[in-house]
Order: sequence, then structure tokens, then C-alpha cells
Amino acid sequence: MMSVPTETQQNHEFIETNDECKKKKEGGGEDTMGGVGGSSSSIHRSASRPQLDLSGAAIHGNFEEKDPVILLPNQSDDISHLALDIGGSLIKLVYFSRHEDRLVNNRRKQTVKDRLGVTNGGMRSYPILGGRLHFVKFETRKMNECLDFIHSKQLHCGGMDSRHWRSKIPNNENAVIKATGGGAYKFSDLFKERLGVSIEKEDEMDCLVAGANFLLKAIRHEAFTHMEGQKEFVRIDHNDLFPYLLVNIGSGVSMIKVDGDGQFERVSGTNVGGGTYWGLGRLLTKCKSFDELLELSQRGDNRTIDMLVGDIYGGMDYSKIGLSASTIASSFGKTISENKELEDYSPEDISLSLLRMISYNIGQIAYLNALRFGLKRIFFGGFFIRGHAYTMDTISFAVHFWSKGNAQAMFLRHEGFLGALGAFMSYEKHGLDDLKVHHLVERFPMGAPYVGGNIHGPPLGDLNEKISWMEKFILKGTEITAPVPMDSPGTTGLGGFEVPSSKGDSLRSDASNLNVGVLHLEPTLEVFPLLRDPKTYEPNTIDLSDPGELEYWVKVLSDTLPDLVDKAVASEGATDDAKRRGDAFARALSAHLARLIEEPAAYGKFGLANLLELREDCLREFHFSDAYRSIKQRENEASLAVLPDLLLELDSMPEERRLLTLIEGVLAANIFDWGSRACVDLYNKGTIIEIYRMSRNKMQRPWGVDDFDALNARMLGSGTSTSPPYKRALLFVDNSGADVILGMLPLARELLRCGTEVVLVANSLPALNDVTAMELPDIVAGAAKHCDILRGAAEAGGLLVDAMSSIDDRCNKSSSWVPLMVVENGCGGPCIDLRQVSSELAAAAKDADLVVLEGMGRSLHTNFNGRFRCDALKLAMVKNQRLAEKLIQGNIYDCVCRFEPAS
Ligand SMILES: CC(C)(COP(=O)(O)O)[C@@H](O)C(=O)NCCC(=O)O
Ligand SMILES: [Mn+2]
Repeated sequence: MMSVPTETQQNHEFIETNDECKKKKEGGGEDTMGGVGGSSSSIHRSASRPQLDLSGAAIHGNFEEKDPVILLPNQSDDISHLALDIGGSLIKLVYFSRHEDRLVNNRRKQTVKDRLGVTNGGMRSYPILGGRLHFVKFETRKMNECLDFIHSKQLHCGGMDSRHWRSKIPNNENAVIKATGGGAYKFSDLFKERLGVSIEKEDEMDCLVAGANFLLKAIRHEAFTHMEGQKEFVRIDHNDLFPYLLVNIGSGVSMIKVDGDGQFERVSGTNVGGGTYWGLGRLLTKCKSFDELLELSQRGDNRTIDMLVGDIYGGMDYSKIGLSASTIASSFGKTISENKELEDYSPEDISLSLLRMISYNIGQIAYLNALRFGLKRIFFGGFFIRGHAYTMDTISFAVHFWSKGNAQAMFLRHEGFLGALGAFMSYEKHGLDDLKVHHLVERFPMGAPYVGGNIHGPPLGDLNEKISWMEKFILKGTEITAPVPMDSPGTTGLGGFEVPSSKGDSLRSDASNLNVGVLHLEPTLEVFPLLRDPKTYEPNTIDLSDPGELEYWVKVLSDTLPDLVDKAVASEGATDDAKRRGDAFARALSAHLARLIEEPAAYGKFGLANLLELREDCLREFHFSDAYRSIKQRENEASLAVLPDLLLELDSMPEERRLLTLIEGVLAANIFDWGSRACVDLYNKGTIIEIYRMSRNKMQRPWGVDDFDALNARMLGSGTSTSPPYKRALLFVDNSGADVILGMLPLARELLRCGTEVVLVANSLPALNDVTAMELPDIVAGAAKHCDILRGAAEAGGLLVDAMSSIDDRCNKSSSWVPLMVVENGCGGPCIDLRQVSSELAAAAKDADLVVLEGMGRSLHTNFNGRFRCDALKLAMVKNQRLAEKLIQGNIYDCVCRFEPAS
């Protein structure tokens, strides 16, 4: 917001509610919009806001389910979970939707809770519910569309899921929506009239700061630098975040020194901001929209308009004071000495010249203020930036230039939503301010027609509408992913304050992007306690910011897409509906892949794990809950049939030979991977058993990575030294069928035989042919029929259904068996990010002294470089030639047995 009042701002300044007047007097604060001078303020928590009444709160229905619905019988008011920032040109919405309820009566979970003492994800004292935070924007001039959107989604009636929070359709009479920005005043009556809700105004500065603090603390890849076309995400140390300078570039510009939560001072501002660019640009170029003006700038050459140092010094540098000939001496200065009219200048050149003038000016003032207060970090936000590479480069260049490289500009991915988020945060007691990074998972914006904050068409009611939209998406998608025209480097302003050499291909307007994901709130997720250094832990081994890697892996996914669609459609009975959904899924995934190729950092820092998860998310979005269901069943049955023979063979071996055979067995059985193109080709040529035998016969040591001797020494001792058996081992299992039944279960059995408690860690949701935690108890029960050790341990671990009749009895009963348990990992993809695991896995990890990660996804694509506080064993077959070469300088089907003692 600018320092010189606009019409909207005047509204903001002069129309005050009694509440606000009171707040100012009590808080001793002044109008934070007033001029350049500063005033301190702290975020205010509105007392008029309906609070959650938690008295009598009880879990509704089955208390064993995950994220159970909580009934608040005494809650009478509506709980609004929509907040708005209504600016001069854009309306930004942040709204919350609950996760769909997963009503599974899962006894395993209850047993695990009893055994491991699982807490509900930390120390939260009131019920934050799992759900999603959505970010959406409309043009302010399309207010009616925005109101329709809110109405059709019933966001004004308490978004948390009216089915469970209230029994009757809400009466909106007392409902309030938090809003900030000038429009909160201007459109208050309209909201009352159209939606029957009152707007409760929140102070804009309070909101900006609250929003920025939340993002910087809770979102992992929120802040990034942008220099010469290169985007680099910045790791923010939460304990060293304050103080910083927040520069919000809206119509005008506010510069706020932020010292902590609710502690800030607006130290400066400038009236030359986004409104100036748009206003002057519109007058000078006749452009119809901000984005059009921005697009024009990409084809402009500011040297025709700006007076450069070289123009004054006959093409020479003014090197004595460090100015090169290409430095802009005077923006628009050239026009005074030429006998030309406005029509003689190209709109493209005018737009670029204006953009550079304003961006440099903001960058310079921002730096001077950072200097004034000794601030190291400057974060730029506001919708002026729009992820526009050239704008960011120009601002970065100015900060770099004036600070002589001592300061760096940083940008925020949710740049335009700071105010709306802050308004959202000001609702009391939804628990958001308690959230930590690991509680938030950024997902890809799938919810057509909402795409990256832009709405295309009316909101969608159901899956059918989503598919119809997707069918048309190919058009929209082409528009979305169409490459922005590239400029040859010379045309983007060789004049300059030196030249921010933003690359041609990154000079794109963000107007139609998919940049901002949906934030999933998963309050039960925790950091895996056995990570040696969670701060430096990076799950992904392959960083897709390397263009070659991205291209390769995107191609892998594209190539295997038709086959996956066939499987997914077949898994749903190959009905017409399934075919339509399959088609829509393929379009959605392809659009995302195309988007990533165009803008690799579109979804934040992106690794291979994220890419593979994107595919699974996309399948779920179109209601393909388990595409490999029948394949998994078939392989489980075939493997259980040969298990007794394998166990007999193993039991006849001496200890040392047995351990080697077991590890070989795990590696060999990892070949059953429906995510690997090479393996799928193999399955078309042989039966499960044939492939398994072939794979085992090929297990020649030394493997690609071969730490078997060290593992053997730890397990069985070497020479005179022996170590006690492990106390508890966490076995991160991978695929269904032979992989888990003929590979990991026999290894688990060996550990149990040694007296080690075993926890099988499996996916929470299906992904490819990976086994899930829900499926494992049945598989273990099947295996236990042939083996006393497995039966005793599974009973002791509460895994066998017939042993489930009395949980209390079971827990109290002393058993001679060490337990075999199953926990879910919190994931729905083939890889695992150990910064965000289920609370039951975190609980199981507390007493564990061995971690076994199995499979390519969990031990190679992710965690290959991860280090643990306890011993770790990583076992996988490398089923991709490129990965084998890159990671172990080997070949496809080579194996990895990496043993890393705790250090
Ligand atoms: C998806 C996978 C990680 C699954 O491997 P797993 O974890 O089951 O061993 C792997 O199959 C993979 O990386 N596939 C893509 C590469 C390819 O098809 O060659
Ligand atoms: Mn797998």
C-alpha cells in the first residue's frame, strides 16, 4: 500500500470501525498506513470472533480411525475458514477445506497406539483438523465472480465441513469473514447483501507480517533468490529469521522492519509501485491489463527510451565513479532530446523502461532501509512481482548493485497471499500458528478449474465436473504451458544499471501459472527421530533442478503413462466412467509434466521423489485408489505359495550362509517393481517364479555396493568380538508379492529369531505395487500359517486377527515372543521424505537401533545420502541404467547393500 493515499486507501484511512479505534488507543499504535514514519504494532486477535467452544468435545463415531471427526456439541457459532485480502486490483482468498474423512475401522492402528504409545502429533491442546489451505485470486473488477465462487463453495458458511461441525444448514446472520485491504471497507455492504456475512476488517500491516512470518517458518521452500534468471531456494533458519525487512509491492510499496511475531514497524514506503507501473503503462501503451503490459516488456528494448551513461559520454564508461556506458543515467531521459511523439516509441520499449525504472527504484529504497536498520535479509512480496523473472532480476540487481554484493533480495512463492494468509491467521484457535514445517505438505494444484490461484470458469462440484473441465483443459493447458516468446539477450535492455541478464527463456509472466500449490495440513506428521541431522537432511538424491535430470525423468514418466492408464482403468473394471477418468488423469499429469519442463521450480524445490509422488497424487485425484490392486494380489498369492519351501531351505543352512542368502533374497526379490520400465518388460517374458529364480541366481558378489561383511560382523560377530542383538529394527518394506514375502519377511524372521523386535514400516496409501500398512497384517497372517516364529511374533505384536479379541489382555499378557508390528509411514508415494512421517512411525523409532531401508525409491532415490543416529542398512536392486551409472558407476540390475553403523 502506498504512502500517498489512493481512493481505496482513503477509505482505509478514514472509515474506521469502533473496534479499530479502540485497538489503536489501547495499543498506543498509530495508523500504520500514515506516511513514511514508523509505528509499532502487534497482531491483534479479534475478540469479536466466534471462538471454538470445546466443552463436551468428543470424537464422533469410531475412535480408532485416523483424524477422527470431532463433534463440538456446544459450538453454536459458525466457524469461518475463509479470509480475504481485497486490494485495488486483485482479491486474494485463502480458504481451508477438511480432508475427506477416511472412515476405516482399523484395529492395527489401535494396537500400535497401545503398544507404542502414539501421541497425536505433538502437544497441540486444541483440535486442528487435517485439511488443505487453498490460495485463489480474482481480479477486483470481477468481484461478482468471486462472490459466486464463495457462495458455490459455501465458504462463507464455515468451511471446515459443515456435515460434521454442524447438524443444520447454517444461519449466516452472525457469520463473519476476516478480510484485509482497502476492499474490506469498500465492499463490506456488498458481502452482507450478497452472502449475508459481515466482513471483519483486519489491519493490513498486521496481516502482511503475520502472513510472511507464517510462510517463512512453516513452508520449506518459500523464499528464493533470483539472479540472472536463476532461481535458488534459500534455507531459512527459523531461529535466526528476525529481524528482516519485508517489502510489500502492491499498488504502492510498504517497507516493514519485522522483529518477531506481531512485532514490526513500518519504516518506509514509496508511492511509486505496482499501481504506478500499471497506471502509467496503461496511459502510455493502451494496454488492457497488467499482465499484457508485463508481456510487452519482454519484447522491449529500453535503450530507445532511457538515457544511458554512454549516451552522455559518447559511448564511453564513466569508469572513475564505476558507471559503465550501459548504466541508465536517466529513465525516460532519451525522450527529451528527441523530436518524437509518444506514437513514435514502441509500447514494448516503454513498458520495459517503466518496469526497470520502478523495480530499480524499489530495490534501491529497500536496500537503503535495510542499511539504515542493519538488516541482513530483505524479502519482497506483493502481486507486482507475479513471479516475473525480469522484475525479480531487476530488483535483485539493484540490491546487489547498491550493496556492492553485501545484501541479497529474496522473494516469496506465495508473494501475493501474505495479507490474505495473515487475515486467515487472525482467526483464533484454529491452531495454525502452532504448525511446524513438517505438518505441511505442499501438493500440486489439481483442483481444476483452480489452477495456481487463477480461476478458470465456475467452481466444480464433483468429480464429473472436474473430468469435463479436464477434457477442456487441453486447451487451457496449452495456454498455460505455452512457452512465452523468448527474447534475444540484447533486446532486454542492454542499457542498464548494468544488465540483469535474466535469461530469455525465464522471462515469463506468471499470469497463467501453476505456481502456488495447495498446502495440506497434516498435524500428525513428525520428523523421523532417528535422522542424524534433520536440518541438513535432504531426502532427494536426484535434484531435478538439473535440467538434464528433469528432462530424463519427465520422459520416463511420459513414456510409461499409457501403460499406467491401462492398468488404472482396468483396476476400476474398465467401465466407460473409468476410461473417462483415465483420460482426464493422463491429461492432468501431462499438463503438470509440461509445466515442470517449462518452469522447473514451479512447485518449489523439486526432487525425483516429488515427481513420483505427483503421479500418485494425480491418480488419486481422479479416484484411482489402487491401480495395481489385482497385480499385488496375484503376486502375494504366488509368493505365499512358495514361502514354506524357502523357509525350509533357509532353516537347513548354517547361520552365516543363511544371513547371506537372506540378503541375496531381499535384493533378488526387489526386481518385482512395476514402476521400472525394464522390469515390466521382463514380466512380459516370464512367470513370477521364473523371474525370481533367475534374479536369485544372478546374485554374484561383490555387489555394486557391498558392505555385507560389515553387516555380517555386526550381526554374527567377528573373531572373538560379538555384539548384542539389535533391540528393535525398523524395516521399511517396499513392494508386494515376492519382495515383501520372499525377501523382507524372511529377514524379519531372522531378526526376530535373534531376539530383535521388528516393526514393518509400510506405505499409508497405495503407490505402484508397494505394499501398504493396511495390507500387511493379512500377508503376515498368511505367512504365519507356515512359521511358528512369525506366528508367535505377530501375535505378540497384535497383528493376527484371531488374537485381537481383547487388546487389554494382549498387552498385559507376557509373551515369550518378541513382537512383530506394522506401522504406516505417512506416505503415498514410492519414496520417503523422513522429515514428514506418521506419528506411529515416529513413536516406533524411539526404541529402534536398526533401520533397514529397502527398494530403489526409499533407499536410492531418497535417503541414499541420509545419515542416521542408529545403524542403517540400505538394500536395493538398481533397475534403471542411468541411475546405476550415476550412483554406483554400475549397470542395471546391480545391487546395493550399504551398511552404515551409527556414528
Ligand atoms: C518407481 C521406482 C522408484 C520403484 O522402485 P522400488 O522402490 O519399488 O524399488 C522405480 O521403479 C523407478 O525409479 N522407476 C522409474 C525408472 C525406470 O522405469 O527405469
Ligand atoms: Mn516400490
